[in-house]
Amino acid sequence: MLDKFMQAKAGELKALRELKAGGGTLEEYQGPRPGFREAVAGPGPAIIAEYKRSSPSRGVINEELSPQKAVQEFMSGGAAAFSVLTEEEYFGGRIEYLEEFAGHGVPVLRKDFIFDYLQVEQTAATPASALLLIARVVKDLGLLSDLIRVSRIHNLEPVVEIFAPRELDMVRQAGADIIMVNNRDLDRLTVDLDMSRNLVPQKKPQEVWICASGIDNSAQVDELYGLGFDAFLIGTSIMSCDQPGEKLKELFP
Ligand SMILES: O=P(O)(O)OC[C@@H](O)[C@@H](O)c1c[nH]c2ccccc12
Repeated sequence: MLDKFMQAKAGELKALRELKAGGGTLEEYQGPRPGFREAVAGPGPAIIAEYKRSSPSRGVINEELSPQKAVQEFMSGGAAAFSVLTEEEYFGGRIEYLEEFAGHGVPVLRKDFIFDYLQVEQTAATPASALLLIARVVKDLGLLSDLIRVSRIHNLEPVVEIFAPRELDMVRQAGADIIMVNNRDLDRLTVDLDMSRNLVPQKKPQEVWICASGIDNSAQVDELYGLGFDAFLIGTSIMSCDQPGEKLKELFP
């Protein structure tokens, strides 16, 4: 599955390269980017509410909920940050959604498959505060370090996703300080919260850790917050119900 996700970015990357080669530029967004790390670092468990219209494991989740309505719902549910899927083919996302979620004083994380500097520049042209880098996608330590550095130069906070214990060392060496543990195997799409349970004892005090995928009840949040996670990223369980705000209140009473 991972290869397919990366292949799906080929067209967009080609267009970005052509734009650059033709002397075109990506104008950097100059407006405010509310701090992502600051918003999710606590106190208390922070909610990162995700706008995900479809997914490869579920197919269409919700195409009725508009970005505007989602903003209202997520804010009423107490979201500290928004995560917005911009990947088009498998997740029904659009890069334009970032603009719709920005401007509410809540930081926005761009969720996509990013492995090239041009995609970082492309993100810098949007009002996103943060962008996702996935260890399994970037793989190379040198490249990951550079993408982290370039993101910061553009005032974007890199959130680095890990899925296996051995990836933790690599992302730390690359300079990551916001670490997301994905409970979903991006290749097979199976979810196992043990991934989070097993990794979190290694968290260092200066790091912010986010637990992502498969969270749909408050007992899970309680347990994993107790184990040390700072924030929880919730997508499917809020997107698949009529009132995401109410669902968030249930998850974070
Ligand atoms: O819908 P869930 O089970 O709440 O999971 C959300 C989130 O973890 C998931 O969307 C995600 C985590 N990492 C990613 C990387 C790419 C695409 C999507 C993701």
